[in-house]
Amino acid sequence: MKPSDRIFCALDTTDTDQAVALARELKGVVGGMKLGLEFYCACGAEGFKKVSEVGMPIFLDLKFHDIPNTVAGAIRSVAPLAPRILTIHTQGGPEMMRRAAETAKEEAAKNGVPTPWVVGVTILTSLDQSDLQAIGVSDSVGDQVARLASLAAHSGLDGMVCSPKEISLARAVTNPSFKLIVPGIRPAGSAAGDQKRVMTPQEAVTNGADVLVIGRPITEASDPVAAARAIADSLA
Ligand SMILES: O=c1ccn([C@@H]2O[C@H](COP(=O)(O)O)[C@@H](O)[C@H]2O)c(=O)[nH]1
Repeated sequence: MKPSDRIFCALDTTDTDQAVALARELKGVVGGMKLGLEFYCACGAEGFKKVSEVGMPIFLDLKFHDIPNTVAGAIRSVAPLAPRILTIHTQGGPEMMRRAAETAKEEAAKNGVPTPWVVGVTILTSLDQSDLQAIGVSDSVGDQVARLASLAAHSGLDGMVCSPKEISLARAVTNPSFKLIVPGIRPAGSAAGDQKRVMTPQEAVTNGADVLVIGRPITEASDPVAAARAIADSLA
């Protein structure tokens, strides 16, 4: 695997044509594309298929968070799209995570497509300690991420989403094949925006990130391809 294959670019847009154009430009520069709530709510499965036709792995980041039966149904609905990675929230609990992982396997077999990695979002990278306290979580961000990491691994998930700051803590409670998907990536000098727990791409990879999720530092650059290339080069 080339270091740049670890980079998935977040295409947070409501415009399918724009997403397809950027995916074409970034093909070969980064490893895949991430389509999330903004894109999917506007462009739906048809938009997903158009980006997928560009021929790169797609991370479908819809962060399912509901009761087990509903999450299983949502996974059945998106399974024919054959995403490489699919997100759910670990805070949906162990039964929901087990059902999600089982359903993804069953549906991939039925559709004759590879099973996606089902990965659990732990604590969003836009939250810090005071935000956790505001929602009644008195543990530290690190302790809470480690607890959810262990729960996700024991519930059959393939990996988890955490900030670069918790990579070592997550690794300590999971086995090496458990995938660590890491947003909150900011090259030196980039605006953090709404992200509160950030590191540079190089630091995140050195700490052990499997996948780097990077949006605005690429998509909002005056030259997105050059920005992506500079990030990829920093990992080499
Ligand atoms: O904890 C999380 C989970 C998901 N995300 C998503 O990653 C990208 C990050 O985009 P940037 O522009 O690089 O901030 C975005 O699509 C989020 O939905 C996250 O940031 N944090």
